[in-house]
Amino acid sequence: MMLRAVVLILQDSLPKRQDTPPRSTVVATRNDEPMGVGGISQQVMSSAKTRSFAYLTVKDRTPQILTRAIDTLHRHKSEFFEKHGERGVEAEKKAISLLSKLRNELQTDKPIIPLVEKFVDTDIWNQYLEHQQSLLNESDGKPRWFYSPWLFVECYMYRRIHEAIIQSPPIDDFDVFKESKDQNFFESQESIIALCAYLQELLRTVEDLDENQLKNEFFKFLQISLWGNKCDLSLSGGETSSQKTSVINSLGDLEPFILVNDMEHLWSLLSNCKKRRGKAPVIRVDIVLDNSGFELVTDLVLADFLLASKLATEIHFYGKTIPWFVSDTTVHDFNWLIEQVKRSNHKWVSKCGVDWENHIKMGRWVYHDHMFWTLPHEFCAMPQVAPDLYADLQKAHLILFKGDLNYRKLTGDRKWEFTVPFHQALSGFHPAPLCSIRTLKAEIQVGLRPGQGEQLTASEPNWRTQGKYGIFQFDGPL
Ligand SMILES: O=P(O)(O)OC[C@H]1O[C@](O)(CO)[C@@H](O)[C@@H]1O
Ligand SMILES: [Mn+2]
Repeated sequence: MMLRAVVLILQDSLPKRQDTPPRSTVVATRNDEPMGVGGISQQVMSSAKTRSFAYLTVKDRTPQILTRAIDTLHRHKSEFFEKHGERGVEAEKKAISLLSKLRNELQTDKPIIPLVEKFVDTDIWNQYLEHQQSLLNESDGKPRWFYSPWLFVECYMYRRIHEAIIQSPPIDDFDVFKESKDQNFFESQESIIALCAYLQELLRTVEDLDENQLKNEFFKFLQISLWGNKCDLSLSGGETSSQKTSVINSLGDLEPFILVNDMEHLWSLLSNCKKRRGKAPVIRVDIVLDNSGFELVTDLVLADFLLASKLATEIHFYGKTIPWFVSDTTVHDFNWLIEQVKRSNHKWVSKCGVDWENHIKMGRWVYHDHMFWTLPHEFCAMPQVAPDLYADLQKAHLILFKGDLNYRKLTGDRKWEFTVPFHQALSGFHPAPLCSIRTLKAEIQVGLRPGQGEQLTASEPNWRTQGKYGIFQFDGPL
């Protein structure tokens, strides 16, 4: 009875809406932003439509993530006390109250307010917010949670979580998602053992493989990394989403679910680089990482294979500077995971850890941080917003973008037709040949064959949002 009353109050406080919300044009059309090559200005995804995946994410999944973050802080209370005494407990209370306020703003569709705490990216965020506001044509128009571009709102929420934490010293370096990321790693042990054992076995004979065998192995590691992307924690509202069965044995069964498969392009590109290596000794592959835990292991295994097969000589990784979309990799996660792998009591797993640490020491693996990855901007804005990062990416022979969020930022999260070429949807973002490796967890998808998307919609209405399908989508000269 009591619970029902609470639910009713909550529902009442939610904005009432129809399928087409009253603020008709809202912020979905951004005529001042880069257009597609055909001169088409595309609408961006927003949560204004009640049946959209974006709406359900903002309404259900994000409050759930905030509630979990609050709960995590609660559970660490005694740890904060042991570490910092009373000040730690006070800080925990403050962080919780800031997060509760944030949850309330979201659930009651309050205006999106500027960030207040000084941090490296605060001004850029607030400028972006002003820009969103300038796009509203109503006189009192303020961007709101349910009427703003979905990509912006979601990124903003994670940035506000970070603000709540940095406003609460001495616990200002606490990662509210760390526990769930670590849990994902521990729960995926069996799969991790199988992967590491497979890699180590292969490394012993890799020199003797002929072209075809090498290509087959390359395709296997790519697919392992693709399906590793199923394991993100933001889609499951922060609930555990680990890999309990061995992916290697399922690759054949999963192949029909790859909707765009440009693996051949990746092979041509890298094997040609390898053949020409006399001329340019460095072959650099950049990996824009997504989730920590099992997915990160699949990416590191791929990176190790690229070096061993000489398809690359240097791998550059890019992670997030702050906790992001629950499971995304920060430098702490990256180092923690390699340390755990090294300490494993399984001999092939620990051998991987030792090798990986060595790659880092020797400069064959390089980890980069850049705040751009946790800004709300789509990637075509990178040359203006983060020219240094763009210049860095230009040095790569190939850039692999892992995961769904990166795909949304590559394509601007716009409502492109399914058949629009990927090159066009990138809206001028071409730092180097690039490939998105992503399982579909958001409504956007481009570069499909005519009728392919419609057919899937007819047979499986949710094909775009459940992580069941995947793509290797390449753009660039070969
Ligand atoms: O970890 P990934 O693959 O980037 O997925 C992030 C998830 O977050 C979302 O933005 C939804 O919250 C989806 O796009 C996707 O489900
Ligand atoms: Mn992620």
